[in-house]
Amino acid sequence: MPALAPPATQHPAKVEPLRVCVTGAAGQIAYSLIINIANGTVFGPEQPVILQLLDIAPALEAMKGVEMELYDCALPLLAGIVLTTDPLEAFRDVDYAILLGAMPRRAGMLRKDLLKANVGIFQVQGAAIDAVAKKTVKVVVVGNPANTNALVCSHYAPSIPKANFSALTRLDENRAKSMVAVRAGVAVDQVKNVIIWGNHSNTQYPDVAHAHITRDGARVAVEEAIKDEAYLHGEFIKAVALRGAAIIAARKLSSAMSAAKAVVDHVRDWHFGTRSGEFVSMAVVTDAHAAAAYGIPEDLCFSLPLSIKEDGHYEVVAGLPVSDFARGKLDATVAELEEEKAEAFAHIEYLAAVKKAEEEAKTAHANGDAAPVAEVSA
Ligand SMILES: NC(=O)C1=CN([C@@H]2O[C@H](COP(=O)(O)OP(=O)(O)OC[C@H]3O[C@@H](n4cnc5c(N)ncnc54)[C@H](O)[C@@H]3O)[C@@H](O)[C@H]2O)C=CC1
Ligand SMILES: O=C([O-])CC(=O)C(=O)O
Repeated sequence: MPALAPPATQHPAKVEPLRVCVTGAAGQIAYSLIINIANGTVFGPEQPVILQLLDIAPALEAMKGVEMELYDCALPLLAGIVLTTDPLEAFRDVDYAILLGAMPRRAGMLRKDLLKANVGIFQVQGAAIDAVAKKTVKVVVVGNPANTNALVCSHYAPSIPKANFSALTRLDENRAKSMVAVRAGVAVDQVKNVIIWGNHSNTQYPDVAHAHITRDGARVAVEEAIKDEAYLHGEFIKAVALRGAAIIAARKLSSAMSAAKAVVDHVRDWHFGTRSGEFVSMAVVTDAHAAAAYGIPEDLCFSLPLSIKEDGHYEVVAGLPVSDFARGKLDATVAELEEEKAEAFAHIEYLAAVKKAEEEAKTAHANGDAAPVAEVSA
């Protein structure tokens, strides 16, 4: 579908616009997110943006409604809108790709139950990003199971550095910080350096062992402020990990407003960097450095504490002591991610075999041959 004419900017842009793709643009999270990209909350009040919005054909009308509302917001930083159902158009020349478009879970499901339904999307979109996005593009995967989808996406985009792919665990971090703030009786911005390790799933490890609060101007370790190890090693971890399910039980829909806010935080910090001495959690593709720092196998998409420079390059915060308790938690979430990875690539092979069998049957039909019996097992 051709790009729609961009809205006239209200003053000539002094800064080159950033191109930002949002997939699943007609969905729930997008509805809370897109306005924050277009009004300067994510990239700052001087940075124009061109939004490149992707969804599937049945959602095109709804996406057009979102576009109408964007015009109606009269946003001076919005330098253009592309609406499309074609990934090759959506990802063309983008600086950021925010991948929301995927099936959400419903009550009673685990996020990994979405793997078979969603992983193919990230294979296709990885290949499209590889073909047409800027080689410096930064990719944030939100669609679940987010870590494994991000890993798959990176595999199918071999010309883009692996460090440019991430999955969202900032929502878990925000949840954990809020719970600590309530328990310690401080404002949430006084809670720093809570870490989410591993998978955005029930095996994630929300860790306060290196976190602190600021109270009455003094810095206090969270463990010292809360003084309840049983809570911090039990109920707290469970409450953070199961928060998504609690929201689905209450809303009959998965979290969207808080997910959008977490994407805002994730992308803003990736764009502008983190403050000295502070770190944030993002799931990133592990390399030899992560392996050496925390014994995490290479080539998993694993949430880690990162410090991000102003130019967007990040480093894994190394050297944090890992207790026996923490080691057990890290190993459990590694094991789950390894299982998901194996299942994802096996399913992609299965999908390829089905496609090949279908194509052979079509060719045989066109040639007037008897259709071959396709035997493909899942
Ligand atoms: N990582 C995280 O912290 C969180 C992840 N999520 C996940 O984010 C995803 C999106 O959630 P919602 O916006 O609530 O779902 P939604 O169902 O409201 O919207 C999803 C949108 O994606 C579109 N879509 C489906 N396949 C697509 C494709 N191949 N290309 C482009 N668009 C496609 C759908 O048409 C729909 O408009 C879900 O997988 C959900 O589980 C949700 C909350 C937090
Ligand atoms: O729970 C879900 O399915 C949506 C999600 O990932 C979250 O809220 O953390």
